[in-house]
Amino acid sequence: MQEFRGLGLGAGSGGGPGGGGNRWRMRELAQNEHFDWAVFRRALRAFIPYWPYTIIVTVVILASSLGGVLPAWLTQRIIDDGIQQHRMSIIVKYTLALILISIGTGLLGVLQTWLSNLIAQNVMADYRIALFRHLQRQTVGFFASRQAGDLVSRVTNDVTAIQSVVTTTLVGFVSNLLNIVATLFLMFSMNWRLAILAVIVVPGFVIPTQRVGKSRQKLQGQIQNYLSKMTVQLSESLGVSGALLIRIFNRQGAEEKEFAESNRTLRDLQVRQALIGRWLFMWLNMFSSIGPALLWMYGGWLVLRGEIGLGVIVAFTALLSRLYGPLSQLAQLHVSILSSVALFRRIYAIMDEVPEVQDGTQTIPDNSVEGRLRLEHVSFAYLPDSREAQRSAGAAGGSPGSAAAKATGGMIATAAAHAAAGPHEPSVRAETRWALQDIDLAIEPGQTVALVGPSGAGKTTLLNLIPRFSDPAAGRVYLDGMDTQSLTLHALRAQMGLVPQDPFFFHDTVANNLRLAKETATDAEMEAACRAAQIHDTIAALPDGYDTVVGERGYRLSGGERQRLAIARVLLQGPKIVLLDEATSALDTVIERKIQDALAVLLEGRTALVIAHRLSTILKADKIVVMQKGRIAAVGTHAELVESDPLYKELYETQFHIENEPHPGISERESGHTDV
Ligand SMILES: Nc1ncnc2c1ncn2[C@@H]1O[C@H](COP(=O)(O)OP(=O)(O)OP(=O)(O)O)[C@@H](O)[C@H]1O
Repeated sequence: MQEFRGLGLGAGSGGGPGGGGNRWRMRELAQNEHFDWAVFRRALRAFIPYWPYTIIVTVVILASSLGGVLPAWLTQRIIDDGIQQHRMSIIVKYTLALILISIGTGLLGVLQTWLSNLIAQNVMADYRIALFRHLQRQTVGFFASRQAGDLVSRVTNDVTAIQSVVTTTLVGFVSNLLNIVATLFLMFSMNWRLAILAVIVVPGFVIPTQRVGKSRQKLQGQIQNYLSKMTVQLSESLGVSGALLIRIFNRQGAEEKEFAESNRTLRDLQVRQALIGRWLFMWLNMFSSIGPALLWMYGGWLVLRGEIGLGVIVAFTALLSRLYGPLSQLAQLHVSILSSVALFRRIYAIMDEVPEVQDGTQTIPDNSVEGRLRLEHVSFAYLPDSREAQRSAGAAGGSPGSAAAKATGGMIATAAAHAAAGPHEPSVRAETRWALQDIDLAIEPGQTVALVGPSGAGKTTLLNLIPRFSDPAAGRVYLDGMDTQSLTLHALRAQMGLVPQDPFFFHDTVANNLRLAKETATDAEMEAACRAAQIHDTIAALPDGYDTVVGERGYRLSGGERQRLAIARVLLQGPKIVLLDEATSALDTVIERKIQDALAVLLEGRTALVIAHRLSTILKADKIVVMQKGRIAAVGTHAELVESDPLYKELYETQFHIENEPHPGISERESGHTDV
């Protein structure tokens, strides 16, 4: 079956990494793709650093191709000059040459595999690191607008498929072409009439291979859809949040039914696919016998007429397989080329996205920050259109510098237009939904400012501008009088700690999660921070204490525990500024007390901006900022605002007043999971 290599018959219909699966994935990518020379050229540039290997591989392939046809020629000489002429010395000489050539081509094959893998793995490693580095520079908003699975797939699957680009597309192209040239050269130099006869049979291989290839490709597309549907279902229903949701709504039965249906369809499609492959295999087998049969008939006649020796026919039948296999593979090469283009397009769509937040250059001397924050005429709008464009460009695999780049450029251009026109410009206002408008706010060192307001008022958006998770479309944010956009992101973020509403922890030990804030933290420092955050006793009681793995997203900890661990993490970091999004869940009296104590330590002596949900926090704040529809509606102390601001009074009566009556019935552990 050597001549059918590369036709997708040997590997079956499934596929592990690097096997049939990758090949079919490449075929799927090739659908709806068009050749883009710019992308192809850019992809080839990645191989430039490895040019010495590339040259050696080409020489090795050339030598292998010659080594591949020589045995046929030697066989002819053995038969016609040795056996027919009764010359034993010729037989021995050429037989020894046969053995040496087969050893030589074997060794060349090993060298070729080693070198092509070396090139492929190096290029893959380069792309993986470049993509990961690039993704690290993207903003939080970038990740919010994409599926993590899609990004993971680009860094892993797409990059892994580069292996196929090297082995199937590049090496495959060169080696098949050289094989065909060498074989045809030998055929025509032995006997041109037999050579023409051999070539006449070629369409019988190429046409059905292409036709069947198309239907298998279509089926494979359907199979992939079902496979990804099942993967999504599996990952959603086996994740902690999905598992909880399914159980709460009693969806186990429905989930099982859906899974069983996809499973059945997948089974049927795969059986059909295997059968189509079998039909093609049968056809090719039949045709691969027709070629030699015709050769024997016509060649036999030529031998009888004394025009050629018997050895020529034997050599030709051996050469046939070296012609048909590579020709069929070359006929399918466009699939490999198109899928390579699609693959690199998907990778470049990510690499060409300019990070929304650009790094500044100014650093901050150690311990020099006082913690004064000022927001001047700050406005901000989420840009759904640009994000949508980016997403679809990514899905379609937008070309570098075109779809994806335009989408990103659009985002920046829009933001720049906002900045230039300002939020009050009528033309801009008409099409923009401002999440923040003309915010002026000053926070003195050590002050605590509480942000309050109805849901969607813009509190989180405002908080996110301080560490530059996003940049304002208009206005400026200053830290100690320095424009935050001029500072390096590293220096800026080193000054601030963040406690989000639902803190995240990696699937790692408590200690390692704490060390994210300070890599060099000693056990004593961690314990001190945890004691201050009222969480040490809880950690000490865990099976392995600080070495206990907290589980996916920290689900082994309750909501209250997660908050206090997050507070401990920030305490360990010891920043000048604290950004806090208080949890909304009400807790029992003891735990509420613990959290308040932890917060008191956290806020002591630091500048704090707090999205407040607790009356105690509001009462302790130096200033309360009431937000509504992206604007600051009022500023004052609790006493002032209750008197003067109807919105604040309403919030106080509906939210803080009631929510801060601790719920004796809800324990900390129960309340920790209510956000699912
Ligand atoms: N990633 C996003 N993309 C688009 N719009 C967003 C995004 N995040 C928030 N918004 C919108 O921006 C506005 C302000 O949202 P924000 O989250 O800042 O409000 P909030 O005051 O923090 O609300 P809550 O108290 O409910 O958390 C809302 O209209 C919201 O729908």
